[in-house]
Amino acid sequence: MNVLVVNAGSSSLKLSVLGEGDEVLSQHHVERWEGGAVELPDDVPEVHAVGHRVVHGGADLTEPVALTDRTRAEIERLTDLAPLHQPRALAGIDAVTALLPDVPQVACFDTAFHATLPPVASTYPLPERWRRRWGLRRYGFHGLSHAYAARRAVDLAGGGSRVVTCHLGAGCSLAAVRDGRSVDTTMGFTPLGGLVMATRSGDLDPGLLLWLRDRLDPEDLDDGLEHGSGLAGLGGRADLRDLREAASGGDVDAALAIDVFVHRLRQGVASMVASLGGLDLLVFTGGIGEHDAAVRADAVRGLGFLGVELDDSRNADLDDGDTRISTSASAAGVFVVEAREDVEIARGVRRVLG
Ligand SMILES: Nc1ncnc2c1ncn2[C@@H]1O[C@H](COP(=O)(O)OP(=O)(O)O)[C@@H](O)[C@H]1O
Ligand SMILES: CC(=O)OP(=O)(O)O
Ligand SMILES: [Mg+2]
Repeated sequence: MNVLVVNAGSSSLKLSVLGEGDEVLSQHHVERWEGGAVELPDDVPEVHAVGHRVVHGGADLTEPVALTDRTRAEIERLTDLAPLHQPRALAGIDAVTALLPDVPQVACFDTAFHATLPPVASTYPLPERWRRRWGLRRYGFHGLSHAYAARRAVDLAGGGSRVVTCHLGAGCSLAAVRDGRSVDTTMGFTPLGGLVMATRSGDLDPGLLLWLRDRLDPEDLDDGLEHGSGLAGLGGRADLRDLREAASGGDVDAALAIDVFVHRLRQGVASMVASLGGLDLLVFTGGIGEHDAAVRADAVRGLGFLGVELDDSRNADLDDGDTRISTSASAAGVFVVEAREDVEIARGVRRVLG
């Protein structure tokens, strides 16, 4: 079965066709994607099924589902919980429906992997009546990437029960994975929480939001938190490559942006380790996780108290492919794994369609 995978992220659109054994038959990436209509390239091989990455599945969509008018409507209803992402997934679904009306489609959810969070990790200390009325809870995101990266690292290491996965792309999140199940994560009710991201703030003091609420129009507050914060808010550039270049030219704001990013990352990893009661494997994935050796080195250097130790030359010169970057003396294995949400999605499609 050839599966077309549509991964509409906040900064990129990734289309791939996976054949038997997840062989990549075709690939088409749009970086710095602004959203809008999704166009399929003309040279796509024959496709028997389509899988979409959908960021929010809410409380009910915790497994991949066949797309029907009803499941599409459920996805659309969750738009206000992921306003940056959900419309992009819907654009992908609608484009495929128009172009390949007879091909079955399946939606796979970023939230699904985190459906196993224990109440202690998913419950917000908010009034009971609010939680009951709106189902307020930590959902967590990037689950397709975390699930794949954790499994891949365990395969490469030949075992490991307590795994922390770092998905560092445009959106960034961490997951604490025990025996293949997510038990904690940094993102929350929406993909705005947790780590510092390209343009999103991550966690803030809620009192700061109340203070801003009294001074800004609601649209400006939304826009500032979603599009004007994070690396862009600190260093004027959303892309870490641009920040590195500016910082090396002496731009102190760009340098501080990177330092704040790494500081929060290191804190976040330690908090995931605390949720797991220890660490067997630490995994980096996503555009930053895969390509920025200094982020990995700086984050891990600050975690020396956990006994984690990088092999500097392995970290600096990654051969092609997924690899271990820790020393043999390191208390936990550290790995870099290519983000393959497409493989995880194709797996979900095959499971649903048999
Ligand atoms: N060579 C690189 N060095 C440092 N950062 C990089 C590099 N390549 C990509 N990135 C970072 O990765 C981000 C994109 O990550 P990616 O996972 O591809 O995005 P998305 O979250 O849209 O899937 C970019 O915004 C940039 O900050
Ligand atoms: C959930 C999320 O933040 O996704 P992305 O990294 O694609 O923006
Ligand atoms: Mg991504």
